[in-house]
Amino acid sequence: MPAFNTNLSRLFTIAQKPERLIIGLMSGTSLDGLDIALCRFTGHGFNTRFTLLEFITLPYEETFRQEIKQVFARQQASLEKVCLLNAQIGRLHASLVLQALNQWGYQPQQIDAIASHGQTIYHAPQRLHSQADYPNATLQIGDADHLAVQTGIITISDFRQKHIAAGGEGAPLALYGDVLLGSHPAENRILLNIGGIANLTYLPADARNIICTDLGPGNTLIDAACQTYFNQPYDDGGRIAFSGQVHQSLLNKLLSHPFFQQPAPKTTGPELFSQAYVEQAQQKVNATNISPQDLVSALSAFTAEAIVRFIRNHIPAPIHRLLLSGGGAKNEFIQHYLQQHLPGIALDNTDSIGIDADAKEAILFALLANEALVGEPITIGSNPAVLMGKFSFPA
Ligand SMILES: Nc1ncnc2c1ncn2[C@@H]1O[C@H](COP(=O)(O)OP(=O)(O)OP(=O)(O)O)[C@@H](O)[C@H]1O
Ligand SMILES: CC(=O)N[C@H]1[C@@H]2OC[C@@H](O2)[C@@H](O)[C@@H]1O[C@H](C)C(=O)O
Repeated sequence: MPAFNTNLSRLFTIAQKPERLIIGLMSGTSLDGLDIALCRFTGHGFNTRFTLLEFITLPYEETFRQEIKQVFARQQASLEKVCLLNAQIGRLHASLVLQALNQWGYQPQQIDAIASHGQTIYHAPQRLHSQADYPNATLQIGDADHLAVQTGIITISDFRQKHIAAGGEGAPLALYGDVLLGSHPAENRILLNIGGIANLTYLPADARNIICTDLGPGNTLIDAACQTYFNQPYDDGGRIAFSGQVHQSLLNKLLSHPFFQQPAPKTTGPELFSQAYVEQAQQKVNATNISPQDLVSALSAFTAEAIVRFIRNHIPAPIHRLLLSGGGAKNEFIQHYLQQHLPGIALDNTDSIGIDADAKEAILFALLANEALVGEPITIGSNPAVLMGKFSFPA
């Protein structure tokens, strides 16, 4: 009998099971915490069926958030800090998974795999770095070997690199989950996720010309203003935005970035839509002295108007339903703005089609891991048709 790595036979066994329990992990650009979704999958590809068994967001401590911010989206950062955080985040995520399992009454041995997104610390598509000799690039840290060793669960991670290797920008990977779980043969739908960054997937009923792209900022700029001026982590319900007036010339300046004219699909991040970007815009239109309330209104209108313009200018067919997800779906100022400026489109959230709006991105990574275990590459227009993710084993 030739020597055989038993990890491979473990994978083989999991792939042959009629159903798989997979934990999806997402830690997004808002740096609010780790989203943990326990899903049961049967099938794969267009035959995927999933049930969300449990979901929790375990918040990061403020000191940890500050640690990440030392390297997050910064052109200059300590390489030592990146190195230490790579191990530290892996270890922290492992302990948060164990905590969630314990809370839910599951043993690690019951789980087939963890799907770990990691923490994006820099996202640099060519459109951002503009260096012709360098490809699209993105970096997620929180090494999955720590997760695998500490939990004893096979962990699949680092999904974005294969997408880039196959010609993409490493995002939005929502495309694959949205097409498999969110399409409907009789409805033109838009799935709109408002996290730190906003993105959408346009799913026409005939499944032709699907579009999946980032749109611009989601909550990151609003959050930063709330933290600076109101000592609040975010604008709960959009209340601060409602209390201010939108400064129209600031809004127009914010919307004047060439990113908004570039063709989709495209990606972005807080590297571009940062506090520095907002301050420069304020200076250019003499709006440095506007009230904090007016600033939050302008930033909320910025997020909403960028979404409205993309839908008006680039979505060809009439939309039956616009389905929201992500933390920004709870911002009523943004919801109200979308409703007012996109008359005739019914607004709802993704819960109405069976996808928990808070858990959606964590479910996406669980689904990508299910594909990595048992799927095959899916062709959706000219998007990369690849299986994504790297395998880490407990031993
Ligand atoms: N009740 C609420 N009212 C308004 N905004 C809210 C509310 N709850 C959450 N949010 C916003 O949602 C954000 C978190 O959203 P989410 O977890 O979807 O982002 P993320 O996964 O970090 O982002 P991304 O996917 O873009 O990287 C918070 O930072 C906050 O701005
Ligand atoms: C590089 C990166 O982490 N991008 C995130 C971010 O958060 C939202 C938006 O920007 C999206 O492009 C992506 O995440 C989701 C899960 C995606 O890939 O679909």
